[in-house]
Amino acid sequence: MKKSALPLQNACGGSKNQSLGKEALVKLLRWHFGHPEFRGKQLDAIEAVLSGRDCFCLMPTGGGKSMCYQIPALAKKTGIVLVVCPLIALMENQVMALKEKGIAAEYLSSTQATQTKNKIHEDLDSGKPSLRLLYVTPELIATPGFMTKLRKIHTRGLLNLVAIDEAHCISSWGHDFRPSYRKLSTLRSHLPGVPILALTATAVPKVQKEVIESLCLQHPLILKSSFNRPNIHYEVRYKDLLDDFYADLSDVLKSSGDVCAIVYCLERTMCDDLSAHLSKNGISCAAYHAGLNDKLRSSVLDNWISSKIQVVVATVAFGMGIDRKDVRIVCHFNIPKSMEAFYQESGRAGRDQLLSRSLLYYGIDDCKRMKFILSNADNKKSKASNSQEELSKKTLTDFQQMVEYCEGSGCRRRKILETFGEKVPASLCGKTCDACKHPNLVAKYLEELANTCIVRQKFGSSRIFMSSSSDTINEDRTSEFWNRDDEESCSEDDISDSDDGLAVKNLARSKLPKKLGISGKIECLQRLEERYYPDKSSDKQINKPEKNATSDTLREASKQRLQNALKQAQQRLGNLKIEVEKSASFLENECYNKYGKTGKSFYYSQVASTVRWLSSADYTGLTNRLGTINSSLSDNAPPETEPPAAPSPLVEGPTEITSSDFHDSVRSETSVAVSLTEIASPSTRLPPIPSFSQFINTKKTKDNRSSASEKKSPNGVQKNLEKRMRLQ
Ligand SMILES: Nc1ncnc2c1ncn2[C@@H]1O[C@H](COP(=O)(O)OP(=O)(O)OP(=O)(O)O)[C@@H](O)[C@H]1O
Ligand SMILES: [Mg+2]
Repeated sequence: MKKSALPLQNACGGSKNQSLGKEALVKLLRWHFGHPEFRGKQLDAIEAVLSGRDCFCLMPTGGGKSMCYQIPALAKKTGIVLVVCPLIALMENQVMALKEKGIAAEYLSSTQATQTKNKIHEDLDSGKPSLRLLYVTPELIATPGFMTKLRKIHTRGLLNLVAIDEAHCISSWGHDFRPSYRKLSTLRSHLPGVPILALTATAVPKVQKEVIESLCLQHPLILKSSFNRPNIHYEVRYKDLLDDFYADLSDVLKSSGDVCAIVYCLERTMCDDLSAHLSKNGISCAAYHAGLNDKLRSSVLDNWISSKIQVVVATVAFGMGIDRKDVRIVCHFNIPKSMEAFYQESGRAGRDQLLSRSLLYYGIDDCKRMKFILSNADNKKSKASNSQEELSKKTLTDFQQMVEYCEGSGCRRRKILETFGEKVPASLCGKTCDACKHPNLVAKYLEELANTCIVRQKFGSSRIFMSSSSDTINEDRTSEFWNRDDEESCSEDDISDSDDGLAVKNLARSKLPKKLGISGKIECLQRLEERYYPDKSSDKQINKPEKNATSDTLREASKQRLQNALKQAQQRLGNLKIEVEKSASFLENECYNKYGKTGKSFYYSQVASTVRWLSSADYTGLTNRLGTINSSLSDNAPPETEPPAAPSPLVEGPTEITSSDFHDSVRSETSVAVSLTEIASPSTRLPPIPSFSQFINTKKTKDNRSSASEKKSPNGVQKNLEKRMRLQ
């Protein structure tokens, strides 16, 4: 039901507009919007602009920035508030919501019927507009005709405020630069004396400065709220460690109930594919991207807003300004390009302040792909920009922050806030991110991921397109997604996505080598241990294609690596007499005999474990293992002190690694052996590695204990234990 406007004399006892005090403003808020009180710094912003002062307002996503210009529009008896918005969808939504509340609001855009536009212009020209709020695009402001109209309105004293929503779009340092926003810098000189309110959720200090300078704000009141979104729980999952990340997401959504969610993907085809997969699994969802026609897009949006569908699988253009309050999960199925973009997108969760979730699926391939796209985008930008080097550096630094968010073992919330220059105590998170809640588990995943990286980097087993990227990627097609500065060629909708053709191939490729999870690896290795492997046609791992075979070159490299580790062990144990070459061959053979035929990954892991063992093995351990081929070993005197035992990384979880360790190791081209030993802290002393059978038997005993209570199959238990921990 429509509600009439609250007569101002009721709100302020009939006094003049200027004297509207807090009480009157609260009355307006309650009457029109039904909110009991102002939130955060809303009132400060409102009071500032009503007194004629410029204001820069930095509030978190969903903080209620719109209210900072909507209430002033209602607090003046006459005149309008002009609101500049980057998206038509955003204007449409806000205007619709305001009209439903009985507030006279309109927007002007090329998508509107001429008749509607004429009516708005008539009202503006009337000298006594009935409109309270007029939403426009920055492009319209830049047209001489419209500016003349605005000046006329201003001369009549009817322009009360200019509000610039999503003001970070003005800055080329921001994550969402819109060149048309630059044109807003003339507003101050054309409309002197009209207060300007700049609003944003994501401006880092450099962007804040640029916004204030570009808009020529004069002694603005600068309001900054914390970026913290305490109701959002942050989590990262590692695609490379999951059996099937499609199924994983499906499980997450199903186990969360019929909740409202947004899943962000890099490409349109990925949206279609994932949406089809989720639908097949009984999840109510639809894809949304620029490849769909207008009708389909708006029907998806309507269905989602009205809860007919629960999940939208979309490209990043979806959501800016879409105010569905009860989004419980925002999932990034591919890594975003920057922390600012991530903050803005994940911030669409929990606008009702209730508990919500941000879940990011991080994959090494996605990461490389994104780096490629960003570099590619920068190349294009360089054609128009003088400071290409600076910009490229910035883009990649921004992206690196995002990578560190995923690859670091520290608090995720803290990382987000630090990106925006906020220093926060460690206690702030209160275990509302996975890294704080399950630090050991996260550290374990990171170590597994580091190992995967090293193996893939060394042996080029990456699934991504990098090797063929240069001939497949089309610069124009990728840049559409990453840069909104191609506005001349874009529709005003500004719905933009990345390339599709490539994505199809990429997606297909990404699904090919289905990874084994822990239980899968255990099963496979067990079979090997029992010498089942030669002819098992049912074993997926055994039937891996030749490309995964352990080559002679790899074996040679491993031997070399083991030799190095043996030499170090020799030195550590007081120049122990040992036949290094022979011992290295022996150990390498052991690894090969056990795991060589399963493929290089398992073989390589075994070599890595052996190297780790050598880095801490004591005299007795070495004698036991290498005594048969080193008769000289028994002649050596044992060391006086034995290194203390440390928990087995395999069973208890790994040594925590820092993100810089991780990057160094991934970057290192020279020696994987060195990288791996560096990753495990040199001061960490590890016990002898159990044989695989010993490990399996320990694990089986544990699992049997659990299965007695869970009444599930051993494999199910192993898998569920992992999954359950992640879902907590
Ligand atoms: N004082 C208030 N009390 C309660 N709810 C409020 C208040 N002010 C705004 N809201 C609600 O908060 C939600 C978010 O508001 P709004 O869209 O203005 O946020 P925003 O800061 O512009 O977010 P974004 O950065 O995502 O655009 C809306 O549903 C709005 O009705
Ligand atoms: Mg907003």
